[in-house]
Amino acid sequence: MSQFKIRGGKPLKGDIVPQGAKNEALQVICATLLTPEPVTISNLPDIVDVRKLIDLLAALGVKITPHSPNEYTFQADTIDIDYLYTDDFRRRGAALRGSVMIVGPLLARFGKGYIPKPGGDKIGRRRLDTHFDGFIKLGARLRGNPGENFYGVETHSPLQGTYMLLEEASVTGTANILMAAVLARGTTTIYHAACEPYIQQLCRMLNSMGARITGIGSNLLTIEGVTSLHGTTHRCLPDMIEVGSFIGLAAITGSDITIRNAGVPYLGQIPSVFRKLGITLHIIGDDIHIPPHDHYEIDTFMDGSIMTISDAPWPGFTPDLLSIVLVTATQARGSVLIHQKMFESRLFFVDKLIDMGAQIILCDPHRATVIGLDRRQPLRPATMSSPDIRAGVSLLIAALSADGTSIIQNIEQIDRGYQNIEHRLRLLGADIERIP
Ligand SMILES: CC(=O)N[C@H]1[C@@H](OP(=O)(O)OP(=O)(O)OC[C@H]2O[C@@H](n3ccc(=O)[nH]c3=O)[C@H](O)[C@@H]2O)O[C@H](CO)[C@@H](O)[C@@H]1O
Ligand SMILES: C=C(OP(=O)(O)O)C(=O)O
Repeated sequence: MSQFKIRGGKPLKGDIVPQGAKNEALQVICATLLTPEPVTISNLPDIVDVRKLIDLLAALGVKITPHSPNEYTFQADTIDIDYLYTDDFRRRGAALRGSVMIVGPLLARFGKGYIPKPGGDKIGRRRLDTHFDGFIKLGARLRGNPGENFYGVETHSPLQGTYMLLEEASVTGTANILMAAVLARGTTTIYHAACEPYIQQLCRMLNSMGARITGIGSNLLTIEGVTSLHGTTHRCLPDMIEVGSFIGLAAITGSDITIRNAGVPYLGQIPSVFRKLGITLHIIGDDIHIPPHDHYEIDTFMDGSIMTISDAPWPGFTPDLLSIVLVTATQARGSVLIHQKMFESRLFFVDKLIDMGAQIILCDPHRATVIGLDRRQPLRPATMSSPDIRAGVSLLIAALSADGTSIIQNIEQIDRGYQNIEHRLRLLGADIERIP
């Protein structure tokens, strides 16, 4: 397993461009299964999870033409549906979370979709009930063997549009059901749908393929089924989680960084949450300039009580940035309660920050209080292992702020979601190297 060796404690300077969005890429790549015609997608991040999903589609028989590491054409005109019954499929499908979204398109087009229990971050329970409840409402029957962690749906007649109220606004669940419903007969209404920008992007791409989806951007989606979809071209948005990661990195290291082409209209609460930590952000067109911060002071609520930052489904604050907000707060002035409502195992990495000298009380699996050090005491360098993608980047940010040499192990977690991160950070002046 590879490691990062980081000599931290020095400010960085320069411009950085966020990669294409990981979670959008995983959705729109799966959507290419809905048509036999070519679909070209650009601004795909060149990250491990995207490469694994592309390999999975190739194994299913999709013709894949790379134009660059970030642009591919997919043509799903000769799908080998029997591949779903192979051990190779079970192995590849289980390797990432995004693979679950092949089920909806395959069910809609070929009448069957299977998936082994998908991988992704081990950050707590990650149920698939919403996905399968939706497929069943569209007329599919449950198949597979949950005892073997292999789930499936099949139908012998075309899916039938219907009304459904989702139990929770699951992101991948909404994407999956949507991709099944576009080829169903009649009208499907999905209420309590996830509505984050990447779902909106998926809807726009599907409409450009001939689907008829309205209500985009809201939690009430209406889908008039069509009999077939055609090819299209699509460009992924900038990755908002990377944008947030770079804001936190800039503030804690006292750096002068401009995030170019940040996709500002699609960032939702992200700028305001970092401003609550006392961070100055200059938004200039689509760029975000973070000037060097000697200090930054966490706000209180209006009544003077301690700030809480918590996650919620969009348009709430994304859970994927709470670990980064937490690490950034360790060098702020003031205190904040971080409340991770969605996932129950995402905050345990704070032990490593405590070892580095951060003042944090882990109240319970969902909540941690950070008492900012206000740079009176820099974080100490450490050797640590990356437990999940966002905790991994948080540790990387902590290491870049710590005076001295830190080692981060298990960086495969970081590679799942951040494209060539050490090279891009070195261009900002970071002292970071990958050790095999
Ligand atoms: C590949 C991909 O796109 N992954 C993202 C996707 O995962 P994913 O689609 O797997 O996450 P879900 O939206 O299904 O749910 C995340 C967790 O939150 C819980 N939950 C969900 C909705 C809700 O209203 N209340 C609630 O408690 C679910 O039970 C689950 O435990 O969305 C998550 C939530 O933004 C992100 O962290 C993941 O990065
Ligand atoms: C939780 C995440 O990813 P995944 O859903 O792919 O595990 C994430 O991107 O923070």
